[in-house]
Amino acid sequence: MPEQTPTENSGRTRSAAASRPRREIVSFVRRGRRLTEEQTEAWDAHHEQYMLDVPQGERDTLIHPDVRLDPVKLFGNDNPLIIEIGSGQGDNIAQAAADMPDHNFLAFEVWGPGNAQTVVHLQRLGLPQNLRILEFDAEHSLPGLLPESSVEEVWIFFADPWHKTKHHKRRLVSAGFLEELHTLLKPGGRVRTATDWADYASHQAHAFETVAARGLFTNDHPDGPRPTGSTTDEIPEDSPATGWAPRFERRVRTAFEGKALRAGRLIWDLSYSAQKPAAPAASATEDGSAASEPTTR
Ligand SMILES: C[S@@+](CC[C@H](N)C(=O)[O-])C[C@H]1O[C@@H](n2cnc3c(N)ncnc32)[C@H](O)[C@@H]1O
Repeated sequence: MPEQTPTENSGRTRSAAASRPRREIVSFVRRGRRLTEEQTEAWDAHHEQYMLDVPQGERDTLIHPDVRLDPVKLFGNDNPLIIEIGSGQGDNIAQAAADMPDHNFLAFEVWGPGNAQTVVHLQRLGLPQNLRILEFDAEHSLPGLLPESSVEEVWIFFADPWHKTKHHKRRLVSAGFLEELHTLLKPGGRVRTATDWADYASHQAHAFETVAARGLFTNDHPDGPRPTGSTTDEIPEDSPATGWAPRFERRVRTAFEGKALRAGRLIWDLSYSAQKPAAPAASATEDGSAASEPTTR
């Protein structure tokens, strides 16, 4: 049984979240871990500082359902917390961590070499201290992991599109997952997404509108026009004419975006804010000390 890391002010337990019916679709398995020389060197020197060592659940991509993280203990301060899901090679989150030392960052990425490349970026950026990486499936590990109303923003950029209709159920951005994120977000906290696939963009917009209709989120750019330009991608008939966000200024142009633009596809951004009554501040240690659990590895 893993040691637990309690969240002092959250009545919600991880097991409560885990007991909710949830899709048990496994959208990936761990892939091979071949690293370049540069990645190996950076990894060996710095991974213990950045990779969070938490007990695994029933699969090696899942965090054990009893684990709970207290961001205040984890980072030793109560700075706003930004989470990136599917951080890839870390271009966005490493740069943001270096540029925003008054924020904390948590990266979820199941792809080991991507995390090694993130460590390379962090090394190049002077080893910022305000970022941790979880090499786990965020969809199934994040709900209940953190205290309610403890997260400032969640970023999901260029999530795997899963083109085939029979695979759409594997898509990360769904109304159900947005509902889980709503629980974690502070009042007014944001979810930002971007994708280069018009069909997935439309799917994401409808997922957001579903949770907005339940009063959970509001669109930050209700009048925002569709991205402009000619495209090789077919825009679905149900693609909303408005509601699109301008390009998020902190979004770094990653390899995925570059490839999409070269292929003649448009980039579709969305930004929605969580609607909820103001909650008391996220948990703080009584004596202000930083906790040592979970450990980095
Ligand atoms: C298309 S890549 C985009 C990477 C990065 N956001 C970018 O813009 O360059 C999507 C990434 O999400 C990761 N991913 C997919 N589902 C995930 C999940 N449930 N939890 C954590 N990472 C996930 C994949 O391993 C992959 O690296």
